[in-house]
Amino acid sequence: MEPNATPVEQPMPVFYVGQHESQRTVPVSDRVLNQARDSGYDMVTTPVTTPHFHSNVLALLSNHLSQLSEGVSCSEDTPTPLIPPLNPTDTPLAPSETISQLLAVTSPWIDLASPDPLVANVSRQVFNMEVQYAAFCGVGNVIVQGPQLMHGTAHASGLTQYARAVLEALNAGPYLHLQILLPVYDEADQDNGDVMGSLAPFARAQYLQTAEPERKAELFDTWEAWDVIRSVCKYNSRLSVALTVPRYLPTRSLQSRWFSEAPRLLSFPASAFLKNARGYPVLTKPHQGLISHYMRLRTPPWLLLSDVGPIPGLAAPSIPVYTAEGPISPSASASATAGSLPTEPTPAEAAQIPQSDSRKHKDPTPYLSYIRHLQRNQPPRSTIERFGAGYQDYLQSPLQPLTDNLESITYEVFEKDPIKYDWYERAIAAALRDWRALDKPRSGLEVSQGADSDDYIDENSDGKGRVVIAVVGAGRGPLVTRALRAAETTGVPIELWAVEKNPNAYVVLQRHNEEDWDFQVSVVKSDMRSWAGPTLPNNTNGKVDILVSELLGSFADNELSPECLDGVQHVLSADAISIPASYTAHLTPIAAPRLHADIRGRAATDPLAWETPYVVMLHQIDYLSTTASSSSSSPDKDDSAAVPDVQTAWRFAHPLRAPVLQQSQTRRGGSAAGGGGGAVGGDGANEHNARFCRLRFCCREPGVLHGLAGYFETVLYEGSEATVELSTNPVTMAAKSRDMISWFPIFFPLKTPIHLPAASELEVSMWRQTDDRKVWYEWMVEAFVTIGDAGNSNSATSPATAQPASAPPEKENSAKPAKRRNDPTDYLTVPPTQLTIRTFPPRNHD
Ligand SMILES: C[S@@+](CC[C@H](N)C(=O)[O-])C[C@H]1O[C@@H](n2cnc3c(N)ncnc32)[C@H](O)[C@@H]1O
Repeated sequence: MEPNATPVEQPMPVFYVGQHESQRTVPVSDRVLNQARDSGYDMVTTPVTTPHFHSNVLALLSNHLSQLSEGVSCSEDTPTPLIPPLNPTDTPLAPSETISQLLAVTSPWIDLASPDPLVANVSRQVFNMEVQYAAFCGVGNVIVQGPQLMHGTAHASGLTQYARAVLEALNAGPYLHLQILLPVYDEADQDNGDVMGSLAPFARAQYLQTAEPERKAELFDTWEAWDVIRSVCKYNSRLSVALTVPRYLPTRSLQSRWFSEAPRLLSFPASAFLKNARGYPVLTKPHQGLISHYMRLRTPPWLLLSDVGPIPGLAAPSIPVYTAEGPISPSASASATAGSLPTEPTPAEAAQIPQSDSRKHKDPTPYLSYIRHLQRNQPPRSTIERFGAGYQDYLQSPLQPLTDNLESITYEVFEKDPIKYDWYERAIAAALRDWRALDKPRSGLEVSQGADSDDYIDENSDGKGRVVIAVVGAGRGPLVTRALRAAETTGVPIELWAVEKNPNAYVVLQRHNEEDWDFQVSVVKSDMRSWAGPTLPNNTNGKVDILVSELLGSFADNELSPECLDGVQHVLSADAISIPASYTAHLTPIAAPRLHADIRGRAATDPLAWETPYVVMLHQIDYLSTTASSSSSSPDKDDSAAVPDVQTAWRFAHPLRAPVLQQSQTRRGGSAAGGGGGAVGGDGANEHNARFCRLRFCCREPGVLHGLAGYFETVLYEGSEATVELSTNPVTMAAKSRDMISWFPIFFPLKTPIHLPAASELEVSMWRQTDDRKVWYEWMVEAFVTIGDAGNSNSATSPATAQPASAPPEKENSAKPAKRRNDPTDYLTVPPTQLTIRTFPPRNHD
């Protein structure tokens, strides 16, 4: 049962909107910054260097090249030209108090990935100078133009060079955050070579010829480039991606991949907007959905309006800036930012303004007005979003309620669940009705047979005795209340026991019994495994007919429900049932770069960081194996949301069958009759609770695997009326227990991410191991690619590039596509002892 902290109510999202001009003509002084703020922007970009500097670099490079081509010198003898240090005419930046509010932009005209070493070298000098100077001035965020992926017809071979340069740039300052600006997908017309004065076209023919062979651009190319960059930079927390949003959004699969990468900034160029009937810029519905999706994040990205017009009022500063509401004052713009007061007119609002006024007070920032309009009209948050807002991608250690005694606040969080307790009540009521309908024997005495004369008089008594219900692990008693309510609504007489080992919760249970339950409940302080069963008037022990428990963790059995319920099974009557009747654990492979980076950080001080499963509200993740069609070569095709392939790992059912329990008892103590002991230690008494699964997943798109997401489903009760189930499995949750908030998923991390080419296969092995005193999980993932064309259309996805360089040649046209383990260095065997839970602490003999 998770989570273990109180959620925080989140206000409506705040949009931080910046203004960017790729050809900014006015240096961003304090006055410009204030003017931008008055217009409603929160931040402004500034180039690090001036056009003057750009011209000098171009002159330097072309002089050098013409010397080489004229044979004045040969390239071996001539050292690479050195760019002189920056002087005041080279940069508009200077240290100031407001500089931290600027986003510095490095020169987009350099080409760090150029196949020509000269161009790459000059670019690198420029880049280093710019980043270092920006860091010196106190800039916190630097936007870096992403690598140019196509050089003519050749795909970038200099990507690793680019990544290396970024890695070094991160050392320029300890607080410097670099944002790599990339298009969502590579559009032909986004070639960086088109940037005015780009260094890319200076690359000499001989280097272009030796570049990699021509290949078709793929939809995931820019994402793959980002993956290389951040991998080379070791998932540095000061490096993030900034995305340029195109006019046509790509497939959902690519959108969801980028979402998982936690972009720090979304840039909207004017070309991403459409014009509405009145000529105002607007975004399409899918774009609006994308913004809403991002803006619900715990840390939403900044929005950058790029080349949508200058900052109003700069040309003639004495002229006030007018909106529909009148001149903008600093205070008005501040409240616009907070989203609390009306700001510039929306297109709809503008339509209300009389024509003459509208002409007189023309909106100077229509793109910004539109974004603020979206901000004011964000859809309300759902139940789960409201509850989970503070928890998104926040790693927690799983609870261990058997070993630890939970705090009251933890129970309080559980009890806020709007679904779980209702479903338990439905399950108990259905079980009671069936019990009566089937006329099953009842283990409880009639009330009149009770020991005390002031016993509670059961109005429902039908002379057949009472059905005995025990809530084991009762906590503060919410399931006890629900059992009483189920008895009342069904009219089936019950005898109710509440068993809890937490001495503090025991106090609360007793108080409830006095104040709320009218002493109808027998409260017992005991470990359920040591409880002898209901006490009869003659001081012997009776039996339980319906055992109610909620001992489930995010991966079903990880809070040791199987071990606890086996241990209390001796109190059950012959016809007894357990609620839950069964539970299953489920897995799916995911890309989770944020979580991976977080665990990397923890691993610096915690050697077990990679061997711990984490409870986490998975949010910025991407499902790597999906069952619905999510692949499309057409970037603008709006395909349906992909359904993750979530597979069942294993199942537990209760009560345990008698022969299994008997064998377990025979093994306990290590007698000869009990065999040779447990496979991984101990006598083997708990070995029936060990499990293993091997699951196969197909991954259509290229990706990187960071770990496994784990979920559970449980059948609380399956009877004549209906089956009552709970689920955290994203595929079935909506149908089985929509809006349930008690459990977050579990995440099993991989220390080394596994790179997956398109059309890869993953084989996941997972064990639940036990040595009678502990339970732990072990997991291992193998990745394969299919090679050769055996009529499988998927295998047509660049099989050649999918091969590790060292792979031996495969026989042609084998009848069955051959599978080969992906890059052997990616093959990961996680050592055992992933999760250690003290399974059998000394029993409580109270
Ligand atoms: C997840 S909480 C559920 C509490 C409550 N039933 C609810 O649904 O809100 C599990 C409870 O079981 C108790 N528990 C765990 N193992 C137990 C054991 N072996 N014997 C008795 N109580 C146990 C814990 O102390 C905790 O109160």
